[in-house]
Order: sequence, then structure tokens, then C-alpha cells
Amino acid sequence: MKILADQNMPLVEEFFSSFGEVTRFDGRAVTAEQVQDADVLLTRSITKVNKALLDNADKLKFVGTATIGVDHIDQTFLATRDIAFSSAPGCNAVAVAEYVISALYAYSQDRDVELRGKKLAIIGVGNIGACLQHKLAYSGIELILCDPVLAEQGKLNEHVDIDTALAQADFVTFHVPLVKSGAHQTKHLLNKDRIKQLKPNMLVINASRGDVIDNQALLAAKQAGQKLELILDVWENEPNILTELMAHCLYTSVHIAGHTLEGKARGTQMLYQALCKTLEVEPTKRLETFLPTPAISQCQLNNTFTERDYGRIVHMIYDIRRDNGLMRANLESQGFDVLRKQYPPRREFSTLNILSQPSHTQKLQQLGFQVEMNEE
Ligand SMILES: NC(=O)C1=CN([C@@H]2O[C@H](COP(=O)(O)OP(=O)(O)OC[C@H]3O[C@@H](n4cnc5c(N)ncnc54)[C@H](O)[C@@H]3O)[C@@H](O)[C@H]2O)C=CC1
Ligand SMILES: O=C(O)C(=O)[C@H](O)COP(=O)(O)O
Repeated sequence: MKILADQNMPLVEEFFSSFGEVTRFDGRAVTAEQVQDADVLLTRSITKVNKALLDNADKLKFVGTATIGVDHIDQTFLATRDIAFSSAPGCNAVAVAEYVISALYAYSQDRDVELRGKKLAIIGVGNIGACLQHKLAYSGIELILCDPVLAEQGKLNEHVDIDTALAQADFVTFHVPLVKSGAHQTKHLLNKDRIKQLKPNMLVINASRGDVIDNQALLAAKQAGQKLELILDVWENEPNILTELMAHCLYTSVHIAGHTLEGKARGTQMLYQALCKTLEVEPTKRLETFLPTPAISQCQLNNTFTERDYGRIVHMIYDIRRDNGLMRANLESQGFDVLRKQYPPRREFSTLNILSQPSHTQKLQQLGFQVEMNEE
């Protein structure tokens, strides 16, 4: 069996080599010729999987994307060709939620803003939005939830429509899929008119898809002097982004919110499990056996630890300002895709075991850390 996999997908050899020969490809430059002999195609979000790419791939039985987003896959075409398809729903939900939490604490430190008592609107309450909601449950931040799709299905009683949510919130974070048409279109969900209505100094975070915010309108608003705090991980027209917008952002990154080692590896594992199902074989390989030991795995809090120190614990595992610095220093010389490819290892909060006073245990656990109680 010939397995073709994106060069940025970790652990493919470990999970898939028992099925056959694994060959890697450049996700942005892969051609129909490269795919024509493949039995299995494993991609990430940068490869457009459509008729043009697959027209001659007559042997292809399975396409997998090790991502949550599926806007790069023509699933209708795959169905017409009877090619099994799987994505990796939820694989990096924890990673994106932790990116947002790191962003909030960094913003709080750098702008000297108290998070407790502020209102955060979460637009899109699926795997990522719900994970963020869960992790922030004891943060003291009031959460406003907006998801008209879930509301229509009767699955989100607390739903607040987007314009009300934006009017009420101090911060907003987007976690919607890219949908280009229909009643719940998300392309330019934050459009020129909505940008104009945002409160002064509103914090806007986008770690969903670049097209969810009209980047030109955002730039025009900032150039006209509108006061907004921007944290952008995703951009319209990646990798050729609107670089002028970076100067108006508090923090920027190269579409890496989901790129923890665990998040990326879970994506590969989910495709392995899906292929096993398609081939009707029992999965035998387990992710835990492939992940490296984290550099820091334990710490102890003293009784001088206060509310203001939560950010320091979060940033011990992941500080969004590292990625902001890397992008600003290297984008011009290295380019967007190279920075993504060379992304330095990042772990999830759950890799840190904290010996904590009882008063902090619940909040740290809720954020996702492993916690042991220190009774002294
Ligand atoms: N920056 C990054 O590295 C990553 C970005 N993503 C992006 O985040 C998106 C969301 O991921 P998940 O939460 O796992 O997806 P999900 O499918 O679990 O949840 C998305 C939610 O958005 C809701 N939604 C759809 N249209 C909406 C609208 N117009 N307004 C408000 N809510 C709406 C849906 O009902 C659903 O509950 C993905 O589709 C992907 O594009 C995902 C992973 C990593
Ligand atoms: O899962 C998604 O959706 C994402 O956006 C990925 O985390 C990041 O994309 P790629 O690394 O697959 O390009």
C-alpha cells in the first residue's frame, strides 16, 4: 500500500508504516502526478483536496486530514469517487483553548488589565469553544456564548446573538468553521459594519480561519484610529498575508494555535484509527508511547502564590509572546510556511503536575493542569 503524507504531519511512520511505504510531500506544492499512485492520502489544512488533485488517483481508497477544519477538502467529490474520508474533530481543541488562555493572561500582564469581572464572548461553541468555556469556568471571567447553529438544534440555551454578544463583551474570540454561504455563513462574520460597532479597546482574538474577519476592513479601521486590541493567529490569504495588519496587532502568530505536540499527534492518531476502521483491522498503536517526556513536568506553589500568579504558571508551559516574537522577527526572511514548519515544540497544560495549596486546586485543575494537594 502506498501512503502519501504531508511532511508536517508528525508520527506518520510510527503509526502507518505497517500498512506500507510512507512517502512525504510538500502540502502547498503537491501535484496530481504525485498522488496518482497513492492508496492513502494524509493531509493538513494547506492542501486543497479536490478533483484537480485527485482526477488520476484511481487507486485512492482513503483521504484523511489531521485537522479540525475541513474547508480545504471537497467532500462531495470524494463521495462521488467512493473514497473514504476522515478528519480529526477535536484533535487540537485543547491546544487552541490554551492558546487563547495564554493570550488573555499575556494581555492582562502587558496592558495591566484585570481579567476577573470582564466579559468574554465565545463565538462558536463546538469542540474548541466548549473546551475554552470549561477551562475558564473558575477564572472569574464572565462567558457569553454565541452559536446559532447549536441554539437552533436546542443544544445551547444560553445562546446570545452575535451583535448582542459583541455589544456586551470586553473580549471576543472566534471558534467557528469557515462557511462561505448559507444562513450561518462565517466568511467575514466580523465585517466592516460590525468592526465599526466594536467598543473602544475591545480585545479581538481570531484562531479560527483568517476569512472569518475582513482583514482589509480591520486594517482600515486601525489606520483610521479605531482603538482595538488584536490577537491574530489566522489570516486571510495565508501564506501571503496582509503584513501591514501585523503592526496594529498586540500579538501575532503563523496559524499555530493548534500546534501542541499532543494536538498534532492526536490528529495523526485519529487518522490511523479511521484507516484501521476502513480496512477493518484492529488498531494496535498508542499515542502515549510516542510522545517525548516534557522538559518541565513538576512544580510546587508556595503560600505566597496569588491570583496574579496564574499567568506565570500558564506561561511556564506556553507563552503566546514567544510565537509573537518569532513571527515578527522572522516572517520577512523566512516566510509564513517555513515558520510553521519549524515551529518549536509546545506542550499542553496537562503535562505539568502542580503541588498546590487547597485554595488553588480547583481553578488549576479546571485550566487543565495535573494538581496534587499540598496540605501544609
Ligand atoms: N488556528 C488553529 O490552529 C486552528 C483553527 N481551527 C479552526 O477552528 C474551527 C472550530 O473548531 P472546532 O471548535 O473544533 O469546530 P466544531 O465544529 O466542533 O465547532 C464549531 C462551532 O461553530 C458553530 N458555528 C457555525 N457557524 C456559526 C456561526 N455563524 N456563528 C457562531 N457559531 C457558529 C458550530 O455550530 C459549531 O458548534 C475549525 O473549523 C477550524 O477552522 C481548528 C483547529 C486549529
Ligand atoms: O485543525 C485545524 O483546522 C488547523 O487549523 C490546524 O491545527 C492547523 O493547520 P495545519 O497545520 O494542518 O496547516
